[in-house]
Amino acid sequence: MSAVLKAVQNSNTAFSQIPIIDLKNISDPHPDVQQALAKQIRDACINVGFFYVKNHGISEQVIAFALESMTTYFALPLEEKMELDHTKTQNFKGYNAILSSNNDPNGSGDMHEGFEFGWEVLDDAPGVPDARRSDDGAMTGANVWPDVPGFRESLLRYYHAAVCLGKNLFPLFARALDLSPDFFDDKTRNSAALMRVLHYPPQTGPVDERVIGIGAHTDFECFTILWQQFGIQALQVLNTRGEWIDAPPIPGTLVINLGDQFARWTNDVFKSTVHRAANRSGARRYSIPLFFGTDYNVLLEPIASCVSAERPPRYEVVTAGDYVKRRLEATYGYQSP
Ligand SMILES: O=C(O)CCC(=O)C(=O)O
Ligand SMILES: [Fe+2]
Repeated sequence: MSAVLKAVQNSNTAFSQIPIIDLKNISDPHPDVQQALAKQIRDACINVGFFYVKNHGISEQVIAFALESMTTYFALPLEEKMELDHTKTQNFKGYNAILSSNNDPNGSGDMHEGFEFGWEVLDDAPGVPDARRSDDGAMTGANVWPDVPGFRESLLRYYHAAVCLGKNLFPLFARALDLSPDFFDDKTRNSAALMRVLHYPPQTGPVDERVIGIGAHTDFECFTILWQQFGIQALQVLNTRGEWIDAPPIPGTLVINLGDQFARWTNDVFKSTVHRAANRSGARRYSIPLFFGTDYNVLLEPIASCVSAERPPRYEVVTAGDYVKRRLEATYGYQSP
């Protein structure tokens, strides 16, 4: 039996808190350092599906500019935001209004508004030219931007910083699965990462449990890098005892949570854990999830170390792009143009 599957046998998924992993040594090439980090990541992925990272490398200034821009944007009149409504654009890019998404199939709509975009070169920081940008298959589609000074730049700056963090995490996930650290390199060249900025208006007084900030759901991609506003407890994570565990914002950290692409790819060894958020604080809440997937043309075939006679493959094999598109259509209840 693989070491990964042995770790699954000894797992404990009735967690009562979410681990914090310090990435300060992430660039230290010593194999012992990398193995120690990978071990922490393996435990978190098998037992919880969520962890915080500190020393994650995204500067407070980059976060502050992004927050300022999104606050300005969401304060615009609804008609102006609706000009870029996602039903008018390609593949879910643009604005989604309050109650236009429904993440929990038993819910009646999510009490948040958002703005979504994907990979794009930032003019003064071109990043790595990506020859395969045209190869996004089902998910091809350019970004759209509102006419808010600095919005595009500050959000793309955050985006590229978060994509850089995501790329640095893949070798650790690979080690955690007993794979070569470069296993994901040729599958993550395209940065198939969608970023969303979210605004949750406060919900006070009696609340309809079917209409909370974001209903109970799992994410679609490999993992999500989530910044959440300090001082407001809203996010909760479901353990296997059926208890909702708070995931409060912790200054200096980001939340990393695994999504369904990883669950499929690892035959459920990595947990894609159900979570939800409700803003009962009385103040506006903002958050920034960046959903980091593999290139959209990658087939999500079960990884060998996660399959055994006792644990046969659990999922049909699909491409990452088709899978994400299907899930987005279910969330937004429509077929994109
Ligand atoms: O806003 C949050 O804290 C959670 C957002 C989330 O779960 C999502 O967008 O998938
Ligand atoms: Fe989520």
